[in-house]
Amino acid sequence: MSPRTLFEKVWDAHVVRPETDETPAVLYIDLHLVHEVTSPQAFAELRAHGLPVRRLDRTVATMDHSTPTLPRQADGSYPWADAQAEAQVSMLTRNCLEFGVELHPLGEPTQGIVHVVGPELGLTWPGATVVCGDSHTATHGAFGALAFGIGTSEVGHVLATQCLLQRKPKTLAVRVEGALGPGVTAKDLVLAIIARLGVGGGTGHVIEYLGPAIRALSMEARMTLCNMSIEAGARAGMIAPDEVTFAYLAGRPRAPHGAAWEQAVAAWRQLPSDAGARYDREVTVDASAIEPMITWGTNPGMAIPVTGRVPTPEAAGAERGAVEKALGYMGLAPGQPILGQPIDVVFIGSCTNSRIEDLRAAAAVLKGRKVKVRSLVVPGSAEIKAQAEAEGLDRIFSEAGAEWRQAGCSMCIAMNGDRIERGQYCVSTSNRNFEGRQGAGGRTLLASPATAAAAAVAGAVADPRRMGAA
Ligand SMILES: CC(C)[C@H](C(=O)O)[C@@H](O)C(=O)O
Ligand code: SF4
Repeated sequence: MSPRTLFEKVWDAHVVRPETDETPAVLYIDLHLVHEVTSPQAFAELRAHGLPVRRLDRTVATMDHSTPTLPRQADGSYPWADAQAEAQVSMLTRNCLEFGVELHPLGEPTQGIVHVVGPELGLTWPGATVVCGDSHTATHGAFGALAFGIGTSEVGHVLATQCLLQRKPKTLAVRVEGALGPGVTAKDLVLAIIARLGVGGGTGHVIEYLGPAIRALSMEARMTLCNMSIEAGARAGMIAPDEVTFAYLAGRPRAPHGAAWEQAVAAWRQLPSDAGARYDREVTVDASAIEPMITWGTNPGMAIPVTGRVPTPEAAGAERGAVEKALGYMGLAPGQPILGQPIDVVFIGSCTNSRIEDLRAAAAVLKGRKVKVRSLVVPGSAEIKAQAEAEGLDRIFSEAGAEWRQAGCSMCIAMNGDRIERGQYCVSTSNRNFEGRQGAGGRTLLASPATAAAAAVAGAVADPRRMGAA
């Protein structure tokens, strides 16, 4: 057999029926993750057709987008943002009960953002196909899974058949040479990659991240990187499994155990791309040249080093119109340094950067300092919240004047009531800076947890390296 890439190995192992000119391939799905926003219609479809869920053992739900991050009130009720948020969550509860789907609901120690909870429980396995009605499903590719977002009607198909119709994507290798410098993280790397590729640069492709700088990343950092593959337009992002992957998974509740573990690891060791495997495209990035990054505009590709200047429309060539429009929305002056730009809010959280290492990085900057602006720290899962509290990180945040909240998507998408006001600037560790993403008229600057924490302390865009970020 000719050499194959990681993607091709996973794809080939899951094709039930290959694609033809007329029809997409039928792909078998190993893990289907479900949340409250994109599942109601899908369950309604099942009900309308009198169908059960095909594989209950491969379907797992949690609630995250619409869940409040403030604790239960004295009367035991949750402080819902609005009737729709509450209705979505109670609908998921009802659907899971009716169809027998495993649910990790609000209030349970296993609840959290779907892309945080899956890996944490050990549900995400190398070589698996993982889907969810959510674009950031790409996160799970960090394990060497083929993981991608699907639409609501496809959620219905997968619930009913455990299969999905898919055209085979192309492959794009992103080789990251060298090593990241102090204070420079996977978030900075991915912002630099998207700035380079453009928000449409990965369209139709599955990205495989390769090279020494990728091998050096922790599992959590790999998840940050793969999470944002979709923001370059890619179908998915993948990283070949290695000892770091196996060490993360070992002993997790839903990972294989005993003899099954040994067998699984032996199979997973076969997954990395073969020597000589061909990609449709290849790009090389020098990690040592990357600085802490921040976005200045209204898509994740509009990113610059924190020490850089906001672009001018004149220098933007074909992008001139887009740059003008983004500058107008963001209220930034062409050519101004981004460092020192005053801000109003800091959000540390989201499926990009709400894991324990992210919280530790933020705490390292905030320790013994005070925040100058409203700062929200939202762990990605109830388990991370508990771990952070056991480590005393919550005290560091509270003493610095930041708000320590319950797990969920929160201000990443502002569906649960956590939002910024019109015209406000928010340095956010999330993945999308679209107009109004964090609240109507709000302005988002995407950055790493260390950069966000540094901005909280300065009340302005700041360089985390000057505040001791390692
Ligand atoms: C609500 C959901 C469908 C959406 C997504 O698909 O990604 C959300 O999670 C987001 O981040 O924009
Ligand atoms: S944290 Fe943000 S990006 Fe992630 S699933 Fe929730 S809304 Fe989407």
